[in-house]
Amino acid sequence: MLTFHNPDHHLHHASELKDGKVSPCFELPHRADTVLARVRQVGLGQLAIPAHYGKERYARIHSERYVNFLESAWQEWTALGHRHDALPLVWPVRDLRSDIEPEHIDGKLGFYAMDAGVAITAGTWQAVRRSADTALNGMDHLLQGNRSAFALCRPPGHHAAAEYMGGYCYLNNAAIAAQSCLDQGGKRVAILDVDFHHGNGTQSIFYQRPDVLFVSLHGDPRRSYPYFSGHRDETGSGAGQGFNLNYPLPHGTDWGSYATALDDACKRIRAYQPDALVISLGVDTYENDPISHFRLTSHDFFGIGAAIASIQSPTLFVMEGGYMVDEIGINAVNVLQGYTGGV
Ligand SMILES: NCCCNCCCCCC(O)(O)C(F)(F)F
Ligand SMILES: [Zn+2]
Repeated sequence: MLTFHNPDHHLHHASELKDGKVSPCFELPHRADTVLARVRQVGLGQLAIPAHYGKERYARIHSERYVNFLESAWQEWTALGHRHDALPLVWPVRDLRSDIEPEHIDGKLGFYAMDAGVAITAGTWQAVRRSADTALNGMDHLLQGNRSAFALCRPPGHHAAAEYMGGYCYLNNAAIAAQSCLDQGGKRVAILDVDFHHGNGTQSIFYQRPDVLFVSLHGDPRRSYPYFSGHRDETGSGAGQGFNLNYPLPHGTDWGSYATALDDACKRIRAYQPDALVISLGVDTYENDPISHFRLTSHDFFGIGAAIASIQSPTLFVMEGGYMVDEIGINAVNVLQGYTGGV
């Protein structure tokens, strides 16, 4: 399996507002380095640096003004004399207005964010666009007739919606890759999100569309971030009704119950007969993950890969979360080896 990776991810090392304090973001550069080292160590396959893609590719999923905001935010922030990370301080919640884009950067930061887990730094724009390029090149690799690819994306993407960032995510790498498949002749794409946290951004982007089936297994939002999406009754709307499937699972979920949900999800995806399958691969479902609450063992990740292989579609794995940095490489690559062993 070919791995695309993005060395520019080191340009993004942000802070986050967590538990009432501004602290170094859990989404550390070392995460991607550890996964890459494991890919090399097991000899998973060739490595490649992605080609550069234009902003118009990101704007197939995100609004043009949001993409332009990501590109210009740091410059607008430092024009005020700031040298530290940019963080939002006010959001258009409930009956506050969001039909008018503020001109001041403080207003824009909240207008384009769902939470304070998305600081903007000097290198953020370059890092996030190269992360999206990684997923785009992975999808191109599939469209050239290959069965699978691994897009080692950092920063992650599945919390980012058309016009907002959140939860360490800025551009939705998996959604951008799925759209690229459809733009190049694909009729149906399935996205399976196995990160512990619900992919609210991916759900939002495709919620009214039947050409992308979104399926997610995640911590029950009544007790798990992002708290405000991911319930079972969110099944799509309009033409997209029935093309959104959520499997919220309780804290303490182990392989037994996880595998039951995963098997059902894979059956639904097989029935959809996608031209391509995109996996939002978060491994924060790991029992020792510091910010999550499932109890999968490293061995269980082989089973996730084998279940995905049973769908028998060309498959792009897109890296999302996972914070137990020592084991993140083992767990992510176990999924990939479970897949290649199962195909
Ligand atoms: N007490 C809970 C604090 C939660 N803080 C934010 C968690 C963000 C999770 C991000 C992720 O793992 O879903 C991604 F894949 F996007 F990286
Ligand atoms: Zn996560």
